[in-house]
Amino acid sequence: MSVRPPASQAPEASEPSEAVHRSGFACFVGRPNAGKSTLTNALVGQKVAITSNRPQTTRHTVRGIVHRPDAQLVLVDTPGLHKPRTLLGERLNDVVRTTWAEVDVIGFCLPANEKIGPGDRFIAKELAGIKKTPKVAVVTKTDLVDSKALAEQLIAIDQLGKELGFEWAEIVPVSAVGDKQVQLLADLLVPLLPEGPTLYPEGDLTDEPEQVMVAELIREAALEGVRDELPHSIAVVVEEMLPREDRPADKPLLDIHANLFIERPSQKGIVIGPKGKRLKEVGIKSRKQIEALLGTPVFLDLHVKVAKDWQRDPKQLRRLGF
Ligand SMILES: Nc1nc2c(ncn2[C@@H]2O[C@H](COP(=O)(O)OP(=O)(O)OP(=O)(O)O)[C@@H](O)[C@H]2O)c(=O)[nH]1
Repeated sequence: MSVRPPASQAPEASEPSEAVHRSGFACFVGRPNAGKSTLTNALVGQKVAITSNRPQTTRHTVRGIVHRPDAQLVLVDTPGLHKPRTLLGERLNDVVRTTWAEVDVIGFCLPANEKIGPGDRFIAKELAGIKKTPKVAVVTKTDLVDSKALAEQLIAIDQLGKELGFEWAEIVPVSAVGDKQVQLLADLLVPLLPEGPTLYPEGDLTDEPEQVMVAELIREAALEGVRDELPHSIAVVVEEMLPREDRPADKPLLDIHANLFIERPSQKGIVIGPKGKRLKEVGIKSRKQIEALLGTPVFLDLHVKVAKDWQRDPKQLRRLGF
């Protein structure tokens, strides 16, 4: 994945009389559940990344774009870095490292309400190896702690940087849910971006292809239905998105055909549920979200298919978009 614009869009020298405009890329890293997706959404002001109270749901790199008069900040949301157990795990880690080396600033998210643990240290050590990119520590979920606990966390994070031999460019406490200091975080990230023109048209919130966003919404809804039974065994591929023909102009309908892949036939019953009840709920829930995202009524045709052991099979992974 390349997060750099083509050379033809490279920043030009700005006129000395003009106010400086900056543009560039930031990514949030951190343990699963650290609050990266919620923060991305809060900064962009709309649901673009997929949030969930279950770990490891952000599989695709979703970009949110923050438009400001003085800057354009493109947020790249990566999956969590973790000990790879499968081929998919290894590929995800490669995607994460490549992204880190390419962005202009990295935001390391640490929840205010959890002590710094081995998982945080693992990521921080990896960050220490990426010398050139400025690193901002973002203390998330500050609404869950009192000021004493927050102060202790700030000191611990400062210490962590020192131990690993680097200085944080900033340490910023935020609450995405409580809308506290989210704006300040944007204000602190912007000066770390290079001078440059806007990279994306005004109004674009993300350049993730619509089909990928739609697939993520379906996958998120499908995971809601099955709790802990199949956390990582679901992949969704949108096969087709086409406006229904012969509809009056004021009553459009978008036909979406999507396949929900599981790894084993035994998982089919869990996803579909008794008399198809679960799958129906997944369809209803995701359709509502897709309609909100695309701004048009949708007919969603959802099928469950078995792709045997897809996480371990390179050919299947490619087909499923990894
Ligand atoms: N109270 C509180 N909860 C938050 C805040 N930010 C995120 N959360 C919750 O923390 C959980 C995880 O948030 P996510 O944004 O999905 O975390 P993530 O780091 O993107 O997680 P992965 O996609 O698993 O890597 C969700 O239940 C959020 O609602 C916050 O500012 N305050």
